[in-house]
Amino acid sequence: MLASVVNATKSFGNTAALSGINLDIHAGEALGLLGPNGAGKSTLISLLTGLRRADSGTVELFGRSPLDPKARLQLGTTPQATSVPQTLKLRETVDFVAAHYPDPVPTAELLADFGLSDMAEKQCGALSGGQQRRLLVALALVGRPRLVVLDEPTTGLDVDARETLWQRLEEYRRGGGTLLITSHYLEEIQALASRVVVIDRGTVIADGSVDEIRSHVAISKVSFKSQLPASFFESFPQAVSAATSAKGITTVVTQDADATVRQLVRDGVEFSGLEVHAASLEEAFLALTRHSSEAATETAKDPA
Ligand SMILES: Nc1ncnc2c1ncn2[C@@H]1O[C@H](COP(=O)(O)OP(=O)(O)OP(=O)(O)O)[C@@H](O)[C@H]1O
Repeated sequence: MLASVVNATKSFGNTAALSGINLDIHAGEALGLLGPNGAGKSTLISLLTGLRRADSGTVELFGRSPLDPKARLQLGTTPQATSVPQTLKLRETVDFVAAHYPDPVPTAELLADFGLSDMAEKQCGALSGGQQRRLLVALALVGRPRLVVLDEPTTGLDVDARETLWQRLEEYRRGGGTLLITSHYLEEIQALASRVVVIDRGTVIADGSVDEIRSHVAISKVSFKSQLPASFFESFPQAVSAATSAKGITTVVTQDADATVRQLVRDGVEFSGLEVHAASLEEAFLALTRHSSEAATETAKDPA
C-alpha cells in the first residue's frame, strides 16, 4: 500500500471538511476522486501531500508521515490553481524543480514529452493557460515519483490538450506509477481511473471500478419510437419515469431494462429504434450524491 488515511477528521472552524474518512491507495492503481463542490476532496489531498495535518486519525504516505521529506521526495503533485514563476524560463523552471530529486527526468526529455520543447527558452509568463497546465503536470513527474496527486489537472483545457495530458499520465502509469486524480470532468475519471472513490460531506460514499459505481445505481434507459404517450410506460414494472423528446423518442428510465423490453413485447407495442443504455458515470454520481445529501437533510430534519 502506498498511502492510507484512517478515520481522519479535519474541520475549519465550524465546518467539518472531513468527518472520519478512510482511504487506501495501492501501488499501480489510478484512483479517481469524485465528489460535489465542498465534499472534501482538496482537503483530503492536502492531508495526503502533507500540506495540512488531520485533527484526528492517521495519514501515512509510503509508510511515513506525509510531512517527512523522505516521503515527499517520492511524491509528485500539482495542486489546484498553482501558478508558474512568470520570469523564469521553462528550461530553468524544470531544472530548478529537478534539482530537488536524486534521479530526475532530463529536462529536454520532459519538455519534449509534454510538447513544450519549442518554448524551452521562453519565460513561463509567456505560456498560454493550457501550456501552463501542461508544464505544471510535467513538473509533477520530473522526480520520477511513485505517486502523483493531481487536483483537477485539466480544468480549462481544450479537448486536444486534455487528451494529450491523459496520454502522458497513462504512460506514467504503464511505467509502474500510481495516480490520484480529482476532476469535475467525469469523462476524465472514466478515461483514466481504474478505481473510483466518491466522497460527499467528508466521507466515502462509494468505492469501486467505474462499472461498479455505475451498478450501485441500478438504472438503465430504454429508448424507442412509438405512437403511445409517455404516460403509458410509466406503469411498466420497475419503471422510474418516462418522457418523450421533441424528436418523438420515448425514454423509459427503469430499474430493470429486460423487464421493460419484455413488457413492450407482451403489450404488443409497435416500437422502432430500440436502444438500451446503462446509467452513465455522471448519472450514477449524481444519484449517489443526491441520495446522500437527501439522507443528511432527512437526518437533520428528524434528529431522533
Ligand atoms: N481554508 C479553509 N478555510 C475554511 N473552510 C475551508 C477551507 N478549506 C476548505 N474549507 C471548507 O471545507 C469543505 C471542504 O472543502 P474542499 O475544498 O476540501 O472541497 P472539494 O471537494 O475540494 O471542493 P471543490 O470541488 O469545490 O474543489 C468546504 O465546506 C470548504 O468550504
